[in-house]
Amino acid sequence: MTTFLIGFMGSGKTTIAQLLAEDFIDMDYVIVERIGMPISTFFAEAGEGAFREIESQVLEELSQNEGVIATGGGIVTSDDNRRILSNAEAEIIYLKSDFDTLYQQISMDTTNVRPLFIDKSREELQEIFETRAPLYEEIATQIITISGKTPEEIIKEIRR
Ligand SMILES: Nc1ncnc2c1ncn2[C@@H]1O[C@H](COP(=O)(O)OP(=O)(O)O)[C@@H](O)[C@H]1O
Ligand SMILES: O=C(O)C1=C[C@@H](OP(=O)(O)O)[C@@H](O)[C@H](O)C1
Ligand SMILES: [Mg+2]
Repeated sequence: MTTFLIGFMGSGKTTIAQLLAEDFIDMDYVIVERIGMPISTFFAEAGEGAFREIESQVLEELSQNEGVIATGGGIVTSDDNRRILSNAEAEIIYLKSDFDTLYQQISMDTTNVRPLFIDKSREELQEIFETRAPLYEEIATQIITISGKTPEEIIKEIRR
């Protein structure tokens, strides 16, 4: 059984995947290993388009993998990616929240430099959120509202 975690930046995909399975896979970690530099450096040097190509390649490779896989927030922006996820016969858990909560969680996270958070204004980021929100809903097999919940409460809800 494969479980994908999807949702906007800051929704806790990486955190929750780690708590759900010791041997979880984070797509961003796989990408960083492949490109040999931080994602923010790659965005600046090669552009977002180049990142999206590698992201799609990695998704294709992982789509038949067993276990828990944390995606990056932009995975739903490609029609092909959404098709791969829907066809994978996997559980697709959407960690859903309002933009204010997500913005706060991204802002507090000093361990991860997110290029879109650095390069965009709050208003621009909210526009991206509003474009993506229906796409997460569209492919999710389970929706978990995360606002006001601790990671422990969230994994309990997922396991139930
Ligand atoms: N339920 C939660 N409540 C409070 N903070 C959270 C929660 N889930 C994640 N965080 C924090 O939010 C930040 C982003 O989490 P992360 O797992 O990296 O999200 P994502 O992978 O979806 O971008 C981290 O600093 C993390 O510790
Ligand atoms: O939303 C996005 O476009 C991105 C989200 C990031 O992952 P997280 O959602 O884990 O922060 C990472 O893949 C990259 O910075 C792009
Ligand atoms: Mg992450």
